Amino acid sequence: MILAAKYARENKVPYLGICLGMQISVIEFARSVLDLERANSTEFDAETPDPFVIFMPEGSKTHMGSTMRLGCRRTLFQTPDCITAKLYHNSEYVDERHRHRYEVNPEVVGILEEAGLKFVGKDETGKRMEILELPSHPFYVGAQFHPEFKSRPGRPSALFLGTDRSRD
Ligand SMILES: NC(=O)CC[C@H](N)C(=O)O
Repeated sequence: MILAAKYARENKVPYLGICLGMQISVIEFARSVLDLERANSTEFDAETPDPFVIFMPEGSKTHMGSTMRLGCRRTLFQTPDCITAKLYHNSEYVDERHRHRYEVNPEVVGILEEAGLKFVGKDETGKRMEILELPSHPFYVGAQFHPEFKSRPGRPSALFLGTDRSRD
């Protein structure tokens, strides 16, 4: 997955990373662009010196079932000037469903953004990263939520339509 994200990023191939796919794109960016070889998620390396993806602080490792962040949550677009806000009909927010325990470490958002990876969607607290984009790339998008949960055959998610159309 890391190599796929790297290939897509470097070769300007459309990329839509969902949930773990978004987390992977953050790890890949940290390793390749920030040169932090051991950057990782604590899900995969509890000892990583550079934890770019971490267990959500309010979660409990001993009660897995009830600690997952599940269901519909609001994502607020941080700017109207991004691919995903436009795909979601220039809305100021989008409500999508979630299913995860790990998240982008809020403490590393600053260095990622300085290096060009932008978090264009956040939750209502501003601490949880929901959507990322790479403005220097024609279509490189990560979503912490699962657009497939509300997507239907006759009414596909804006993110799937956008990924498809980005190849034209
Ligand atoms: N649904 C997923 O892709 C889960 C990703 C990751 N394992 C998490 O819990 O955050």
